Amino acid sequence: MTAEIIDGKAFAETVKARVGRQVEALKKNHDFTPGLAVVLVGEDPASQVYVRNKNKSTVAAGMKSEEIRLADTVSEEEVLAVVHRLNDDPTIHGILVQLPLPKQVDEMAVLDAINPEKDVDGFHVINTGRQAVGLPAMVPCTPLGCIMMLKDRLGDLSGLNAVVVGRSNIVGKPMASLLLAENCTVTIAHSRTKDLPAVVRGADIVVAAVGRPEMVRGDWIKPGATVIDVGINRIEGENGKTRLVGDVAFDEAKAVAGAITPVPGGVGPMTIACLLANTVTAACRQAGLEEPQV
Ligand SMILES: Nc1nc(=O)c2c([nH]1)NC[C@@H]1CN(c3ccc(C(=O)N[C@@H](CCC(=O)O)C(=O)O)cc3)C=[N+]21
Ligand SMILES: [Mg+2]
Repeated sequence: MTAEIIDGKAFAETVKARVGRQVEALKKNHDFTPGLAVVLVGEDPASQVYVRNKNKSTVAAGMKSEEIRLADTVSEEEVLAVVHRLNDDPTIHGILVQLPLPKQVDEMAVLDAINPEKDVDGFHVINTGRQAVGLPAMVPCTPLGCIMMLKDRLGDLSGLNAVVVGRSNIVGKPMASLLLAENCTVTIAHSRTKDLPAVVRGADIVVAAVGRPEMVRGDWIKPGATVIDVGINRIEGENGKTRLVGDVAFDEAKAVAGAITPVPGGVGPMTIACLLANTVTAACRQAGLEEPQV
């Protein structure tokens, strides 16, 4: 048996096209343009690629895009001043501060300063709490993209055993909370979990989000399971060139799973598509408009 490859890149294109049509309708019917601001601190090349992709996709969807670049020596006060300025800018409906931030800047303080209505990352504790209790919230983009791929593949997720490997605030915890809201039986595994392979073997759905290259092995996967690989790790290949791998040993897992997301071309593109979708959602809520169903 060999798994179906879940084409996150193609799925993301359909999501982005839908967002583009919604933006067009908002412009035409309400003379209203959603705007997204991305704040990037420092010169990390991987972050720059990602921010450039976001900027390109935002413009392609017809939205306003503002990119703010700050030196990695920036003070916390300067970052907070930028956030406050964006909070007060009526043409900006979504604010994303790229993480991680340099050590002199308190990430929690910065996330806390973002107006929760403009928090398109869904990282503010107000949104975390609202999502957890079932109130309307901004939902983190990577977990949202994972849920969309899972529902597309499996339909109703009710009653399925889901194992999330990793407990970060930005992926593992919100992922588990979204799976619970879909009525999965959810296990969060992490570095202290006893017999991780045995825990993963019980899963109908495996979400790997640990940041360790190819850690989840093929013989951990229950035959037919759906595997979502959130990891994006740059490793040294045989030829000395770097290559991208996930947190799952792809070739091994593919031989056992029912479906699996590739890296690249899986979760990453869906994250960007969900960021655009969240920006339209946030903009409509702020303007008191219903999200166009197009
Ligand atoms: N506040 C904040 N929000 C984030 O959502 C956030 C962040 N900070 N910091 C960094 C991580 C990383 N991240 C990625 C999203 C898409 C791809 C992506 O599109 N990857 C492509 C291409 C990868 C490549 O070629 O480098 C793929 O997987 O196919 C990668 C990485 C969002 N993050
Ligand atoms: Mg961990």
